[in-house]
Amino acid sequence: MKNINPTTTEAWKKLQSLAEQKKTTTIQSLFANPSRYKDYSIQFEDILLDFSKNRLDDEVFKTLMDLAKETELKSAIEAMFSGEAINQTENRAVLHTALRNRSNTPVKVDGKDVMPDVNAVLEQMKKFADQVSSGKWKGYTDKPIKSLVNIGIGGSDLGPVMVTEALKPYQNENLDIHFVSNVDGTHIAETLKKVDPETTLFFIASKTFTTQETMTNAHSARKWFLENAKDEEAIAKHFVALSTNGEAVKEFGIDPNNMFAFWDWVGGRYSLWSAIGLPIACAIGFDNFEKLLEGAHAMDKHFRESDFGENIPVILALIGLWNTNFLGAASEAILPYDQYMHRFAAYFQQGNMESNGKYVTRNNQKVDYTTGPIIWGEPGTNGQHAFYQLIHQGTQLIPCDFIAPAISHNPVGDHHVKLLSNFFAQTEALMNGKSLEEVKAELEKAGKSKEEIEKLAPHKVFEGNRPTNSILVKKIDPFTLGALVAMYEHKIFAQGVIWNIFSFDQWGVELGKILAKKILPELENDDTINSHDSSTNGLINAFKEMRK
Ligand SMILES: O=P(O)(O)OC[C@H]1O[C@H](O)[C@H](O)[C@@H](O)[C@@H]1O
Repeated sequence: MKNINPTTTEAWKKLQSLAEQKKTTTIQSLFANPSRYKDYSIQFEDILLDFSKNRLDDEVFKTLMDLAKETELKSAIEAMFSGEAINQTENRAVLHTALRNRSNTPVKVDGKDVMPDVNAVLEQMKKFADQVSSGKWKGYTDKPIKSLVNIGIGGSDLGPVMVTEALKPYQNENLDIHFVSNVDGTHIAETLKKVDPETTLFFIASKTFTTQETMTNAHSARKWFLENAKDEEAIAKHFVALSTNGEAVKEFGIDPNNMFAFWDWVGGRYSLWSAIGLPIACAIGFDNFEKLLEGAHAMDKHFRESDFGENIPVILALIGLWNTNFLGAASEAILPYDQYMHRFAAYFQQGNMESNGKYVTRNNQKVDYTTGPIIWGEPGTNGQHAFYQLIHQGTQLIPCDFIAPAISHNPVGDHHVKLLSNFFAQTEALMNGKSLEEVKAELEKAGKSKEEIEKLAPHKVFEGNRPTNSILVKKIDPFTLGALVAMYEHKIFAQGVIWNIFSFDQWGVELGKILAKKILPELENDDTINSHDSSTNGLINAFKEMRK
């Protein structure tokens, strides 16, 4: 991948002046063009993206496309798909796309095709998932498995949680699934209260198999299990490992036959497609897991092969960049109007913020432009009654992605049309707002006095002109969810390329971990601590005092 400072491109300079020139152009006014919706929406499989409600006209759109060209996005996409070591600070390829490469075309890392290994692990996962979901996999007292407990954190937790929640309607009714991630003892303790050692299967999910939180929870689960089973041999029937670190798995005492491998070219936050997806495959069945892979693969092909002007992840990436770098947005909200997708924003908090929360360029310099935005969100309509106030009338520009399915898995009464009426209304309101004149006329009609109108009216004005994307899908099924996740993954990648940063490392999470390791022994003795600054010393000593 080339090293191109985006701010030195012609397109960047032009975008800066366009942002200035078009400061007063409203989204609403762009709809004077009768084909606005047609021109600024794309259908892909069962996904409809409408990006017409953005502060974006043909000139800006074209210049954004030029920016992608000038920063050589096309060759970067090829470099990723073809297994180049684009994660340069860790000297690794980035090939989550190979995990869902349903076309099975060879993908080479250092001259070796990775597809035979990928397919072998998928086959191992299929066999295992089939046994668990059919009840053939038995526990140490010969009972079928009833509870799945995934122990992992970050990418080894969020993907499986998000997907199993989003696809709950597809879940095997004989199985329940739990997730333990936090090192807070409450998480494991509360989970173990709900399950029976005779019928519980633990997935120890960790790429490195060294993560403190996961190893601590795994050891506690093992101890609890052995207190009940009283036989080390029983572990083989109740513990499986999902990891790249065979040695550490063996050391933990997990049968090598129960290890499901993946590889260093799978980033943690891109790993749900790998062996990390095993609890998903057990919960929703391997066929559905395969459909998830197929949906992602379809989006991969779309991203790799489509012209940028029709390329959904590229368009989303460029709109995001426009909002961040030229219109001054500092965050983006992801708002799914689907209760099952309640962890979707949390999942892409890691996806985006761990990938593009960087200030050093691929040229080892400090950036002089903004990179990854803050990602947040909650499912609609809950968010409407909580934080939408700020989106509508706050001082920050918050571009939002609204996501909704046309068909609900739970067609109860008129719930779904009510839900979707909110979905449509919000983007309309954010765009059009409400003018002072309209507000005054309304208040007058309601019989308010002149004085009351003067006092109230300014507070009831909505400036509007707030950008949104609408993503309407037919139904949240495994294929569509796979495509949606891949869509956002590629958006993140394309933005990282243009920002000239490394999107696939995460050095920023290390420092806190190292310091915690240093502090841990200080908490395990009665000494007064004075090795830190006075605040940290004071807090540690107060903590010790409180526990006396
Ligand atoms: O899967 P593991 O090796 O246990 O890693 C779990 C998580 O922890 C790390 O700190 C990284 O920030 C994440 O990217 C990763 O997903």
